[in-house]
Amino acid sequence: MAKVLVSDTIDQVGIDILSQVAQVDVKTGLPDEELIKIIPDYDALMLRSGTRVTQEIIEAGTQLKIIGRAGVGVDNIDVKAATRQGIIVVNSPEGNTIAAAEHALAMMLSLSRHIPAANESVKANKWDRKRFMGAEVYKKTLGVVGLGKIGSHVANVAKAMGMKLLAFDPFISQDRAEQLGCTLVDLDLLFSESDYITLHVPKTPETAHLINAEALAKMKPTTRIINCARGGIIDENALADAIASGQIAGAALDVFEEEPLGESKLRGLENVILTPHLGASTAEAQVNVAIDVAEQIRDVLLGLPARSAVNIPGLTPDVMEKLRPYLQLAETLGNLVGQLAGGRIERLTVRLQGELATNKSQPLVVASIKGLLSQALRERVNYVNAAIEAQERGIRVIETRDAAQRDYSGSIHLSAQGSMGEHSVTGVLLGDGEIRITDVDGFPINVPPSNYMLFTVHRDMPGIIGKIGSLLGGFNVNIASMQVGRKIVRGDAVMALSLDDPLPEGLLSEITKVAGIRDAYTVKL
Ligand SMILES: NC(=O)C1=CN([C@@H]2O[C@H](COP(=O)(O)OP(=O)(O)OC[C@H]3O[C@@H](n4cnc5c(N)ncnc54)[C@H](O)[C@@H]3O)[C@@H](O)[C@H]2O)C=CC1
Ligand SMILES: O=C(O)CCC(=O)C(=O)O
Repeated sequence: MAKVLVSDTIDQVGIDILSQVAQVDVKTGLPDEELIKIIPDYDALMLRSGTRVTQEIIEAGTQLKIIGRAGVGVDNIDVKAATRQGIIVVNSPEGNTIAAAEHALAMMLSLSRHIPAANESVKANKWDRKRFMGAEVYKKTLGVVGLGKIGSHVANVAKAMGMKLLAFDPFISQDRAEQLGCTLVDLDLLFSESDYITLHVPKTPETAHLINAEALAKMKPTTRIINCARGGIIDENALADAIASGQIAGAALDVFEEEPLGESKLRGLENVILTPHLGASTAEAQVNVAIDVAEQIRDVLLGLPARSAVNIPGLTPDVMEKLRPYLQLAETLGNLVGQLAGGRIERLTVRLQGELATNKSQPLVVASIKGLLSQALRERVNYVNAAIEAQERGIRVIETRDAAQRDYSGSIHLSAQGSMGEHSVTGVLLGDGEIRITDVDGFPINVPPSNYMLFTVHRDMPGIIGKIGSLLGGFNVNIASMQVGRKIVRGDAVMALSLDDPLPEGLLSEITKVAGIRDAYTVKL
């Protein structure tokens, strides 16, 4: 039975789903050394933001097939290391959207009305009404940085509260912004005009310290900043200085450069509200993300695709469903052309033809690479790491599309250039889903792939086929089917034989000695 390690607290509903297919061990708060020690036993790891999945942990996880992040941000997982090792990383892109947006809105209102400080004061037996004079958000300007899922919900609610909305998001269309009632502006204008600034971007090299001393200097003394996205988008020291000096009015932070928050000047400031990364901490969100991610882990352990894999772009279950038979075709052709080319491959050209000549067929390119590398890497290569493995081996992959090519409804043509020359193959699917190889090195044939195959390039002349047949018979190799393809009579021809048995040692060199045989290749599919 598969084994799943749950290393942060997740809702029981997720554990119940995983338990349908696996032994589930919940071990939270493990130090790295302990995790590294036990991870080799597990097929899957499920976590929230508490566990940092480092390269070392991933490399120790030799059985790991999937890492599931019960939340949005995967920045606590070394996705690159996981990808290299062929481990699928999944998340829950929408399960906690509302929770995080409502936390940001709660932070905005708490800042405006000094709710945390007023609460503390009453609990300390004080009744100080003057100290907590607030500000209304109605008719104030909210600057939303990042108009994705969470930013959009914040914008919607803020609009209903009568706020004027500015937004900065270089990847969002004018139409979408207008739909949300936001005016798209540049960052400088957003900084200088906003009474409230709320951050909803991922942490990337572009967003790191997006709010720094220079940005803070552009803001109004009444500006309040809310960060429920990621620590490190704000320079915390610069922020503390700007609030202490009255350059801006305050800030509410849920996320920090270092979590848990260590020594920080922010703790001593009255106009600062701090929460311990609670954006996703609602009962509803935790049920959502636990179900979403546990289902994906269960599916992957059952050999099904994951719906929100962050490191297999384009291979969603519906695409997978449509492409499934073609994925097998692409893999088989990749495997075949790799063996025909032999040696070190330098370039793989994948031409998607007919109905397959669309962007949606991109996973077929990955499947071709997977097939090409399968002889060298066996089960180590998969849809996650195929492209990286090819890149690291110096294999240049060229994709082309030819919608005009209309033999069958769709076909895949691969050509591999290697240290021993160039070879090409084309294949199609018949109506019943059967694979047919329809071309080898430009010679038309029509053979199904089989476990053991022999291909020859020879002169089209009487007697050759009989000689090969006798040689195979002499070694007790049974021929299941045989096909010859030629372009012109008595020119060159390709012979494709499906064999019931593998070719015994030494037979291939005997075959190449037959008069008229130019080349012979044995292939195992
Ligand atoms: N505090 C918490 O517990 C939670 C935090 N989060 C964090 O909230 C953030 C937003 O999450 P979602 O809205 O779900 O993500 P999303 O992917 O739907 O939206 C992110 C938006 O940021 C925009 N963006 C990317 N780079 C940008 C840049 N350089 N400048 C401006 N905009 C940029 C994107 O175009 C996108 O529209 C993420 O960092 C996520 O990890 C999410 C859930 C809970
Ligand atoms: O799991 C959590 O509580 C953190 C959620 C979060 O930050 C995210 O989903 O990006």
